[in-house]
Amino acid sequence: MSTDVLLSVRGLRKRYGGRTGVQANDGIDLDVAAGQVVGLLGHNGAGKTTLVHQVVGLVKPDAGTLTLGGVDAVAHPEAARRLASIQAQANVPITGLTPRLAIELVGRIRGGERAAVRRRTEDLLDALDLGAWADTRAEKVSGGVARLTSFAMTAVQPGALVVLDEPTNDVDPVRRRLLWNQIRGLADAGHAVLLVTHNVREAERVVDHLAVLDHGVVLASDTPAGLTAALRGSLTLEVDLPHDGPVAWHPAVEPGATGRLRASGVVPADRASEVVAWAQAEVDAGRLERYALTPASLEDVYVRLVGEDRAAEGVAA
Ligand SMILES: Nc1ncnc2c1ncn2[C@@H]1O[C@H](COP(=O)(O)OP(=O)(O)OP(=O)(O)O)[C@@H](O)[C@H]1O
Repeated sequence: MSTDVLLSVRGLRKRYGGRTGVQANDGIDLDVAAGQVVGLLGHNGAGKTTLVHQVVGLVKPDAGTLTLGGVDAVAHPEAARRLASIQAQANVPITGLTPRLAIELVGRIRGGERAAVRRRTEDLLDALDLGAWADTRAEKVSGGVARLTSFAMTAVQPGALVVLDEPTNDVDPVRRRLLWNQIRGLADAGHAVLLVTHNVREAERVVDHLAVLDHGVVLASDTPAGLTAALRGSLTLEVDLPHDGPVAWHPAVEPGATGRLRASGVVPADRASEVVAWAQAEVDAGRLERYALTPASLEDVYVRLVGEDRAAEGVAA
């Protein structure tokens, strides 16, 4: 992996709506190097999209610097845009086109040579298992296929920086795996990738570095291993519930994320056996459907950092 910093963000501030408005970014520092996938994680409204929109010149910062490939991206947003490709949170409408035509069109607009764009389009359609819909009119494709098409439109002729704002939304689990491989592949080919995601579990395997945003501030910024180091010696207990409602945890469990019919908590490794005995008894009594004990995850770290309520807004279970 290269360590050439391609995107450098320092002290970035953006407020919407004047003095009584929202401080969407409140002094953000972030670096993304060529060959790296950097994940941005945070609750709804944490300021992730505001950050990426400033990077690609769609929103003007109030203060701070953005340097992209040596270019001052605040003073020269058009130059920065040429260096970056973005998959926005909302898909670009491609009504009247097919996925194949839309991908090829963007590749050509971004300066790709016809035969190379065709080849790359074909490769992306194959790699994302989109062949069956490649020539279907866009109005008839599903949300997941539209999302993958929008990723392929970004990846067909990628800039030095590739910005992906929640690329896995609406995508089925099998194709999400294919998509993660392609995202990793972009970095391995030397692009710098800035990825906004709520899918911390899946992102953990792909990102090199992760920044956790909370109310416009970077709460933590480290490698996944660095972030999870704080929970070394801990295990995650995941339980499925037969009904909605709180879990009466064993006292050794520190409660974590709670979703519909699912909850998790953190267990000190030296108390694992008594917690397993408790969980098994709960299953036998019908109060839990199932349980699993695994090494502590990045998701647990995230919940600890931002608090359970906000984590529940931001993380895909
Ligand atoms: N154009 C705008 N005008 C006013 N307020 C805005 C605007 N865009 C975003 N905001 C506000 O700024 C804050 C940060 O929003 P932003 O979209 O950057 O968050 P986010 O982390 O991307 O959230 P999500 O995960 O829900 O997409 C929120 O409080 C949001 O309501």
